[in-house]
Amino acid sequence: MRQLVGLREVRSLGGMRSLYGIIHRAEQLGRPFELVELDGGIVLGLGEPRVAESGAPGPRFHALRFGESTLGPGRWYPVVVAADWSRIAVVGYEAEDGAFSSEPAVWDIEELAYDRAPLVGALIDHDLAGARARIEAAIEMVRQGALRKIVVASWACWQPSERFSIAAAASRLKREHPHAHLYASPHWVGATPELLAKTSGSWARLEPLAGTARRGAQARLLASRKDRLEHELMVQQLIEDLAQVAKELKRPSAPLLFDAGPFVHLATPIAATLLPGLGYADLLAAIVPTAAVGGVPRPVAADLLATWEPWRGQYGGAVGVSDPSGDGEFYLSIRGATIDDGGCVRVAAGGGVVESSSVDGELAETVAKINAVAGVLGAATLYA
Ligand SMILES: C=C(O[C@@H]1C=C(C(=O)O)C=C[C@H]1O)C(=O)O
Repeated sequence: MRQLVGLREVRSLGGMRSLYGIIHRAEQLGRPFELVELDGGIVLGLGEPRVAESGAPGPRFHALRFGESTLGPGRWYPVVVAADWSRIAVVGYEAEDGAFSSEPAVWDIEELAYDRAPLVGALIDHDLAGARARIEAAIEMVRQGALRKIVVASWACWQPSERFSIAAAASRLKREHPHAHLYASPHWVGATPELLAKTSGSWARLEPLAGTARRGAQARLLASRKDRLEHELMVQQLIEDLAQVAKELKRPSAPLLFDAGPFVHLATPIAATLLPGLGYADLLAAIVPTAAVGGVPRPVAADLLATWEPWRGQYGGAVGVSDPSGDGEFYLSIRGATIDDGGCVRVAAGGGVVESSSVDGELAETVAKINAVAGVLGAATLYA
């Protein structure tokens, strides 16, 4: 996918260009845009989504909401940008009159990256009492055997400050969480650590995460029975799902530690070979929602979450890109913020509840994850 525009072409445009400038310019023009970072490179689409025309070149950007497991008809963007984080080039874009231009275009508004004024102000509302009640109910249900794991989530929302823009939020999230995968749309921005699924021909890779500790507590995480259990339940579910669409599964026998900025997670990378004729869409349909954001058994958890947390929307869904050759790369849309119609900047996060969970521990994990995003935007620390 990165070969869409090779670094050679990017270099040939010369000069250091600002990604933030390009996003900012898109915002000034009032143009919708979507941005997905792939493997350290960036592919950015500008302009109105278009329904695919046969043979139309370019990547296809997708965003699935929580609970959606199949890709829609797909949306095509006439504009492609490719870059690494220090270099960026627009190789084609939709001009203001709607015409498509293949002239390179660049905008350079560096200050967005350095401005540290808070992007959000007062806390408007939060759902921590609701989350506490749901975690209590979830623990009880798990203990009674109704389900084995469920990821209970919560949210808090802040007033945007005058400085707030998706571009500014994206630039700060990227700076504070440099190894995460950045995604953005006009109402949604985040930096996720989690690769959901990536395919290249019949080759597939998943990097599921479950089990969380603060940075520095690696040894405690590896030794935590609760985290090991919630991780293993997720992996087992994935292995069952993958049996429908893939073969030759390879995975480490024990979870690895995954550095996710302020957190460390347990990770089990899985490689597999897709069954003949299947692609990323079949893979996604088989695994979504994973038990990183859903639960085990999936249908029981999904039904509960649809009732308990109807607000999830983009949180816990997927974001990614497919290319014309049929390969796809999708990330779990967590560690982000959505902007409500009312203007509130909402940050959601969750954690896996299993039999040995404690209410305080789960709530603290959720609040720490919310703070990790909201803090980057300049919010005061939220307490569980
Ligand atoms: C659900 C979230 O994160 C997921 C849940 C984790 C857990 O329960 O330990 C860890 C990583 C993510 O897969 C979130 O960040 O909101």
